[in-house]
Amino acid sequence: MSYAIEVKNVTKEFGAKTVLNQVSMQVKKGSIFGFLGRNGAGKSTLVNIMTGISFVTKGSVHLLGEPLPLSSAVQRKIGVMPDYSMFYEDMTALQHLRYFAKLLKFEQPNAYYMNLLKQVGLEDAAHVKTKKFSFGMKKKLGIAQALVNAPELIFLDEPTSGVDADSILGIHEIIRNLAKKGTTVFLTSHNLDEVEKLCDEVAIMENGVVRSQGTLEELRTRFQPTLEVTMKHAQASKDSKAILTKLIENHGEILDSSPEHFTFTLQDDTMIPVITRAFAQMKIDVYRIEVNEPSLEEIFLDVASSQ
Ligand SMILES: Nc1ncnc2c1ncn2[C@@H]1O[C@H](COP(=O)(O)OP(=O)(O)OP(=O)(O)O)[C@@H](O)[C@H]1O
Repeated sequence: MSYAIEVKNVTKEFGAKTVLNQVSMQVKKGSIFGFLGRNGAGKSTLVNIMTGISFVTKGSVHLLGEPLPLSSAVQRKIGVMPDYSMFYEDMTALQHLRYFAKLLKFEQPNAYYMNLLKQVGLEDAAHVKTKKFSFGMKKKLGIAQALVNAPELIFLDEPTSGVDADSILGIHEIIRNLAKKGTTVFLTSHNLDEVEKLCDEVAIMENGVVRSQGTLEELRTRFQPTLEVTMKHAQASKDSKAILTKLIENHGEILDSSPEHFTFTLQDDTMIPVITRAFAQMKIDVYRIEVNEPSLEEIFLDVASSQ
């Protein structure tokens, strides 16, 4: 497996304070990776190490196969969304992109930058000085800046916070398209819905430690060992509850019921066909079976509180 990011046993100390404690993490090439954690968990500290702003106390980091500190050749294959306060106020959006492309030795014709501005929905502001930009516009310009060198790996820090709903959809589209083209996206976000929609894998950090890493499916099985099933059916007879209770004995329990539905837990899905067959024998039509999956928010709260 080739990884875009490999963090091995990274510890970061500020004086006597350990902010990252033996952090290990792997990000697959071409994936959208969500990095989560409460305020102060240590996310920025790790991102700052990966983007060359800070250094590890112990451990190692490889980006695109190369150990830190990166050669300038590999550095040029990486895009970082800047802190929005870093813009040159008297430059227009277009001048800004052209300037950064020049710094990265990736100069292109104007049409290239205009296309980037179009992608982030800033084509009408190409000739406007950034001091006139709203917060949301600065975020979009930050994304365009991170993309200016057509990077293989891009770090996006809260790309949609403070951005209007329409633009959020546009930014999500950009992120998906990047991954489709093979770019690895490392996304730090507090918006768990966004991460759930976009990311292939997530890591949850708490107090300087990675508590959990995996696909959403893996996290769901890890944090919800039992399934919660809701079954909607035709009017049930009085005995059906007793029959269901008997069927799921040793497999789960009934949480809720009405004449037209049962909600119950199961250890796994092997009992579901047994239950639907039993209902068919009782001549009760089953209309719908839903296995209720925990949201990323529930998983996150579960992980964060299980210290
Ligand atoms: N230069 C520093 N010196 C001392 N402590 C620091 C320094 N930088 C960060 N910290 C501490 O490290 C911890 C982690 O901070 P960090 O900014 O990495 O968290 P975060 O997860 O990015 O939080 P947020 O979501 O608020 O951005 C905090 O307790 C912070 O006070």
